[in-house]
Amino acid sequence: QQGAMDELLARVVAPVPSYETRDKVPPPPEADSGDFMMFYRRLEREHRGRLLERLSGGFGVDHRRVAELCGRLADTQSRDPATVLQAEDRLRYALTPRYRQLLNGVSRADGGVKFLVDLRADLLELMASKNHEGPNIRDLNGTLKSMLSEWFSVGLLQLQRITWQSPCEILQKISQYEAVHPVRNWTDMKRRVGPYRRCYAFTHAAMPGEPLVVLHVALTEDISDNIQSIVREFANLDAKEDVNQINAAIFYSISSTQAGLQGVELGNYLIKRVVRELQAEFPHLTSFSSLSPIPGFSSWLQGLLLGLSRREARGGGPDLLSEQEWREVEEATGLAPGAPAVEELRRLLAAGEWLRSERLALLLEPVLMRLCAWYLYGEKRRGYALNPVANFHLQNGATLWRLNWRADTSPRGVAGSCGIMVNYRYFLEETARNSGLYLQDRSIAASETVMGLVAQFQKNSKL
Ligand SMILES: CC(C)(COP(=O)(O)OP(=O)(O)O)[C@@H](O)C(=O)NCCC(N)=O
Repeated sequence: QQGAMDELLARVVAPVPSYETRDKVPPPPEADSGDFMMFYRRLEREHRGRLLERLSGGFGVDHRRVAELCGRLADTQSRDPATVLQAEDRLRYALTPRYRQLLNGVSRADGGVKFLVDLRADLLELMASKNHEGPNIRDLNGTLKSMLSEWFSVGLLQLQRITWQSPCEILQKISQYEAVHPVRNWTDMKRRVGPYRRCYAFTHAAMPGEPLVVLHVALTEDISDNIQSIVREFANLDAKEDVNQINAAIFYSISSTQAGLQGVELGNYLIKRVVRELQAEFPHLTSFSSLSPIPGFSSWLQGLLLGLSRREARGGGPDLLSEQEWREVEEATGLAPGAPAVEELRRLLAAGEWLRSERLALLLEPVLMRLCAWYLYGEKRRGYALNPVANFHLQNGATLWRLNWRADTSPRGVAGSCGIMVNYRYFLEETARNSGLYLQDRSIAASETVMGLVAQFQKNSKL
């Protein structure tokens, strides 16, 4: 296996031509790209990792050559600009990894771009699995990501509106790729593209018939605060859209379909492109917002309460709720005074039954809403929002605009985020600025309502 791998790589990864002959040497034979693709496809998963390590380790940059050229460039600093530029160009050429030619050759082969997208997905999986030598694989990923970013730049993508008249195979893929609110059946799919709905996808000529990222939009009178009203049975699939009923566009689901394009920012571009499309169709449309799930809130809260009950056991008062609120929890749950209320609350929330009890729901609404506001606004991972969906929309320049109680009362919604959903609002004239502030200073644009909830959390807890 090892031998075959080395033999193949040595054969298909052409040596880098010398700087002087770089424009005179014909490109490597197409057969080499084909052989590489065929060999790679036949490998099992773990052997693919080995091949990628050998490719990135043995066929990358000639570091000794680079060091030598760096020395030479240092010597020419005082020389004329032409000499400096020439020395820099030699260095630039030496910094191009040897495997780049192979990747270029593959991209020109039939199905080659899709092959490279899937190969990067394997790379990302290998990197996530942490069982590889670090730097070379990361370098290969960096090279491949920059090539893919150029090929999939927004100017080369086609925006496709998906309708009930779209080919079955596209509709089937759209329903299969839907990662946020699963499509249950054809009626469901028909509603997604029916009246007061829009569905758009980006496609690329190199990957025909493959929706790269899909955005589902609801056209509503005002900004939605509940998902069931969007994805539930629609009264009349043949209703004619009444433009006067449409003042807002609600992005209620977005999914990228190619793991290998992670980091290429397609979702952000699609949202901006669809906004322009909708403004053209509905010139008076002014409100653009998501209605987003909050995956991870429930488990974050469970962890917090677990930490609390340990602290409480050690006498450290449970400060997420006020004394008054804890007492109400005890009363509402018929808990014997002095019994561990935190444990009881954890159990209640995990069971998901509490939303059915009016009294508990009323009692827990202010508590859970301020905890959720803090989870979205205050909890960070490497300085950015911990919640991945928040991070995505905030990177796009959206504003953390409104938390909605009882927004998703499905079992999944209650279990995942206590039934709460959030609107990330796209104030079009502010997105560029917000995005810059978020990416540079990690500062989150949030509405006064949300900041009010955050302030309530901070008042109640000395966390
Ligand atoms: C939210 C999505 C569409 C963002 O994709 P994209 O804009 O390409 O970002 P990235 O993957 O380039 O970082 C993507 O992360 C995704 O499909 N997430 C799972 C479904 C979801 N909406 O959370």
